[in-house]
Amino acid sequence: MFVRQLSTKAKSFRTIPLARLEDVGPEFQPNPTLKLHILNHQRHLEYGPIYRESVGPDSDIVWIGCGQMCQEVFQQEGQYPRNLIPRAWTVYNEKYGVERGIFFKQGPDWATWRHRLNPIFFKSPDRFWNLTDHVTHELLAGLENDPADLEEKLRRWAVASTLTMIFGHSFREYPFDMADFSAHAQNIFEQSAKLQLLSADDEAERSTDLWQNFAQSVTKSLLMTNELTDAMLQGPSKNGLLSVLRAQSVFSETELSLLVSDLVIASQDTVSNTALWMIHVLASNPQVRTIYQSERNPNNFVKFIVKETFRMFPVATFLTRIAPNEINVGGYLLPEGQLILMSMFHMGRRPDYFTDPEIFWPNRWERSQTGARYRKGVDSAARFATIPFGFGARSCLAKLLAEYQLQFLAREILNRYDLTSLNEDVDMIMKMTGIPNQPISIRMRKNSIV
Ligand code: HEM
Repeated sequence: MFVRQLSTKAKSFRTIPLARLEDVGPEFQPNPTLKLHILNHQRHLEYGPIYRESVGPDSDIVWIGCGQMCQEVFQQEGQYPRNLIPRAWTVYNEKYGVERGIFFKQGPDWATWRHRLNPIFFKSPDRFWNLTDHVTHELLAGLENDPADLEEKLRRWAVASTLTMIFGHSFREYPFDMADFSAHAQNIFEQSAKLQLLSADDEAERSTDLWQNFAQSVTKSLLMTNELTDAMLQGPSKNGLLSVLRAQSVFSETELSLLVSDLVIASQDTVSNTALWMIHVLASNPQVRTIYQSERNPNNFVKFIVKETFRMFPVATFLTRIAPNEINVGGYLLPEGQLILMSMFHMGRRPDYFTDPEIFWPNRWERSQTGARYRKGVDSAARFATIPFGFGARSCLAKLLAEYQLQFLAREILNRYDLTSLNEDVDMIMKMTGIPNQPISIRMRKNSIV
C-alpha cells in the first residue's frame, strides 16, 4: 500500500535530467574515463543531484550526488544487494568456467558466505589485525632507506599484510614471489580499466592481445594464491584467519582458495592507493604533524586523518547498486535492474556538506563541544557523502582491518618521521580506482626527537 502510494506520486524515469554526451569538452579528450570524476562533478553542478546518461539505445546510468538519495538507495537495496562487477571479470569466469568467491556471489549463496565471515571480520577484529604491524614496520624501514617507487612498495605492503592476516607469519616460509604476484594483480586493474572502454565480450571472443594480457594475469594470480593456500593447508596454522576458518570447518578447501584470492585482490589497490594519498597529504601538510603532537587525543586525530583522506580522495570513487525492483529515489521511479552510481568524489567536495572542501582539515571530523551529532565544518546532511567502504549488508568485509592498517601506518609516520612532498599539482585520475596523476615523491627523515 505504502509503495503503491509512493508510485502514484513519483515522477517518471524519463523526467530525470538527461546529460548530453556532446557536453564532454576538449579538456576530457582523448580518454574521458581518466577524468570521469571531474566530468561527473561538473554534471552534478549543471544538472543537479540526480541525472541520467545514455550508454546504449535502451540503457541509461543514473548518477546520484546527494547523501539523502544515497540513503534512499541503500534503504531499498533488498535482501541480497547487488553492485556492479567489471564485465571483463565475469566474462573471464564464464569463458574459462572458473568459480570465484564472495565478490561474484549473489543471492542466498552470497548471504551464506557473509553470514560465516561477518562475525570474524566485525565481532572479533583484534585477533589478526595486529599481525600486520610488523609488515608496516618493514615498509617504513625500506622507505627510510629509499623512498623511491612508493607506489610499488605500497602495493607489496598491501598484499603482504593481507596474506599475513590470513596465514599468520608462516606464509613467509613458502617461496611466494610477492613482486610477480603484485605485478599481475596490478595488471588486472590496468587492463580491466582499458577493457571498460570496449566490449569485454567482443575482446574475449576475438582473443585480442588486450584480452590475453588481462586473462593471463588473472590466471597467474589465481594459480599463485591457490598454490599458496594449498601449501598453507598442509602445515599447521597457528594464527591468522585461516586457522579460525579451519577450526570452524564451514568452508571447503576449494572455497578457502577462492576466498584468499578475493581478499588479496580486493585489498591491493584499495589499501595501497589510500595509503599513497595519505602519505601525499601528510607530506604536503607538515602542520598536521605539529597538531598531532599537541593533540590531547592523538588516536582520534589519526582517525580523522584517515577519514579526511577518504573524503578528498575516495579510491572507490563511485559506489554502485543495481535496483532489485522498482524503487523511488529523490521522488523519481527507477526501474528494476537500473544501474545506479553514487558520486563519492563529488559529494566529498560539496561546499554545502563540507566547509572549505578543497582544504585538508582532519579536525573537521571532531565532534562539537555541545555534544550534538554535528561536527566542525561537516553538515549533518553529509552523513552518506563519505562512506568509503560502502554501506549495508554488501559493504566492505574488511573495513575494520583496512582502517586499522591505515591508522597504524599514519601513527607510525607521525611518531617517527618528517615527510616533505616533492610533487606539485597532484590531481586524481581514474584507473578503476582513484589514483594520483603522477608518481608520488617524498623526502623522509627520521624525526630527531624520537
Ligand atoms: C582502503 C581500503 C578499502 C576500501 C576503500 C574498500 C572499499 C570497498 C567497497 C566500496 C566495497 C563495495 C561496497 C558496497 O558496494 O557497498 C568493498 C567490498 C569488499 N571488500 Fe573492500 N575496501 C578496502 C579494503 C579491503 C580489504 C583489505 C579487503 C580484504 C582483506 C577487502 C575485502 C572486500 C570484500 C571481500 C568485498 C566484497 C564484499 C561483498 O561483496 O559482500 N576490502 N570494499
